[in-house]
Amino acid sequence: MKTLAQRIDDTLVNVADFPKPGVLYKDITPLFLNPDLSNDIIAEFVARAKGKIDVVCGIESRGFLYGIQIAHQLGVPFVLIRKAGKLPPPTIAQSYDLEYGSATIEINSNYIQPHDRVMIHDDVLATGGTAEASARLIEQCGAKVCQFSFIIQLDFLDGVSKLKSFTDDIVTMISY
Ligand SMILES: Nc1ncnc2c1ncn2[C@@H]1O[C@H](COP(=O)(O)O)[C@@H](O)[C@H]1O
Ligand SMILES: O=P(O)(O)OP(=O)(O)O
Repeated sequence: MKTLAQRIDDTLVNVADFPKPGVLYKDITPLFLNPDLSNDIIAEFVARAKGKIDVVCGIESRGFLYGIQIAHQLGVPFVLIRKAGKLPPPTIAQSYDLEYGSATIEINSNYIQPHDRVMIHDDVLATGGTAEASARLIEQCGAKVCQFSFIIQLDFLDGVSKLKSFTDDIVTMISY
């Protein structure tokens, strides 16, 4: 019987040179064509988070897809982290560097309470810049990041090194 990681690897699609030359894009959308696999992935995330998390924050947009299901199966709220200008006020913002230029993400500051134990969820951990900026947003709210969760981790980009100061609890379904 195949492991969950093997089933994910068999299902996702690698797209060379997308969205720009040199990037091997991990297209996770085929996972959503398979309800049994998706349910097993969500169940694994839920099992790894049970009892540890008060709020799940999903990063736009692919972090929303399993993120909201993980949150609601845990019985906790789901909060959106979005690119700048998409959320109505009150918001707080955090900017971070990209390979070329910078980006800003935002969260509704009313939806995270001080001392909440927060999971940050996204589809792919690459350089870690997006997840790190998300964690800084949570800290601005006075809450604590207790777990990061990703479907895929790209080991060669060492995103984990940017996240370890927040928590050692970094859950990934498959690493490359
Ligand atoms: N290789 C990739 N395939 C799909 N999506 C990717 C890939 N690399 C990055 N992403 C997206 O970008 C952010 C994470 O990037 P960081 O460098 O870790 O900030 C994540 O939301 C992915 O959807
Ligand atoms: O494709 P998305 O919206 O998941 O975001 P990103 O720009 O991080 O790939």
